[in-house]
Amino acid sequence: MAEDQPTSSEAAPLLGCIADDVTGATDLAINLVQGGMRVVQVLGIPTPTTLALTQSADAIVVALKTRSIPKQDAIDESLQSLAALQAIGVERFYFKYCSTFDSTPEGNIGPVAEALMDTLGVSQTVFCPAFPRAGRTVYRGHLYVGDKLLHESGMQNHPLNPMTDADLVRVLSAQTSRPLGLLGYEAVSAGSETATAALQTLDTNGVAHVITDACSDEHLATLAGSVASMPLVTGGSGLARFLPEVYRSEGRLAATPSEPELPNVSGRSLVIAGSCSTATQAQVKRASESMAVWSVDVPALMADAETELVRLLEWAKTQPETQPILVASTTSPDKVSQLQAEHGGAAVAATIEAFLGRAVCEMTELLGVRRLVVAGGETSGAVAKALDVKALRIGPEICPGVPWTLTLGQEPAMAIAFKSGNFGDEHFFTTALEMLP
Ligand SMILES: Nc1ncnc2c1ncn2[C@@H]1O[C@H](COP(=O)(O)OP(=O)(O)O)[C@@H](O)[C@H]1O
Ligand SMILES: O=C(O)[C@@H](O)C(=O)COP(=O)(O)O
Repeated sequence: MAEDQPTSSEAAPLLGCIADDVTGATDLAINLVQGGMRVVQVLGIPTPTTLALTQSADAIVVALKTRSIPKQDAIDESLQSLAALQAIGVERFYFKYCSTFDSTPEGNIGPVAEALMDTLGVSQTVFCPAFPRAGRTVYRGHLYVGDKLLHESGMQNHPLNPMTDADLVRVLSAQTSRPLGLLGYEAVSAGSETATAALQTLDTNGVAHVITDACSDEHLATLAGSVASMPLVTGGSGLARFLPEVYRSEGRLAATPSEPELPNVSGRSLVIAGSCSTATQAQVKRASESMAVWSVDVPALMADAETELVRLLEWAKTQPETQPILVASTTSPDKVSQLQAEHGGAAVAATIEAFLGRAVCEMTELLGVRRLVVAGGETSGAVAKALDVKALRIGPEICPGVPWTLTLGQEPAMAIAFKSGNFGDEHFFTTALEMLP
């Protein structure tokens, strides 16, 4: 056994989670922490080195970057993560995707869920993206963001996975091969016993994939009671908030641990925004009033990334040490469309992600950046990879679904807030930085 491998005398974590992006993983992790679990997030397919950082955790959250990659790669990475978690004795699993069901007709939500089901030998799982605290609700199988249906919420303009249909039964049907059904509002409102019976009837009728209505935390608590014993649950982070309570009532989870601590690190503050989502656009605009801002010139970057990096670093060196720096590629949907038409969507995304990842590494070295906020899921994945982040301890929540975290297993440690593009109010960046001691 490798020296840093967990010892077999430790109890296996109760829950193993596989998240399709980094911000989704931290969102899931903070919800489990709020439910009363000890949680460690690991970045990438678990290895003996990263698993060694998860000792005493009740839940391990694996952050992948599989949301927008080819379907087979997403399946392979998810199955490898599942195998690594099974190898340390985990028996219950949670597949986390976006509360706005970010996917395309090819996947990757449906295909990954089916592959996990096959490996675990389960006939049925639920799909529950609802996260009412962040405004995501599901009614009669239709996903709402606040008062808007998904396809009118701004998500129809997403650079990588535009969501143009709010009917989740239709969206998931296109991605899956097995019978699909809905656990409707009436059954969920009636309580766990009725919801459990309805799931059993659907299972008897051969329904493998069940979209669940949920409009409130009360509905999620009901659902948690019905699905906690399933070997595989899939969803956003909202449902996960209520699983620990069920585990506790089953006697599987000990008393609530102490409150999560804020990371205490000193150094420069940097905000990276690679999301073009509605919330991030407002946050960048607002932060421009109090931060030193570098707007990435994407056409110039596409032509010559090296020169743009040098220009950025030269500028950054001249900024006052006390002021946070904001580097943003955030732009409007029409500009995104123009750039994508000229260069291709994948090439633009890859170039910007690589640039922002390198920029963070260089600025960490050059300026001593130790406090970092990153807006955007794919962007966070790129930045985490560039910084070689291995694992994160979860700190307190900044806004629903976004905690401060502290890097584990690397020196110097960094405080990082990985923020979903669409989460947080317009003051998010300053609120986050002002929370730190
Ligand atoms: N100006 C831009 N033009 C085109 N694509 C962009 C621009 N800025 C960022 N992107 C790309 O858009 C994607 C945004 O995705 P992501 O970071 O996951 O944000 P979100 O959390 O809003 O989904 C990334 O791949 C990013 O590189
Ligand atoms: O469930 C959610 O909305 C988030 O946890 C999430 O997945 C974030 O994805 P991005 O919007 O791509 O950051």
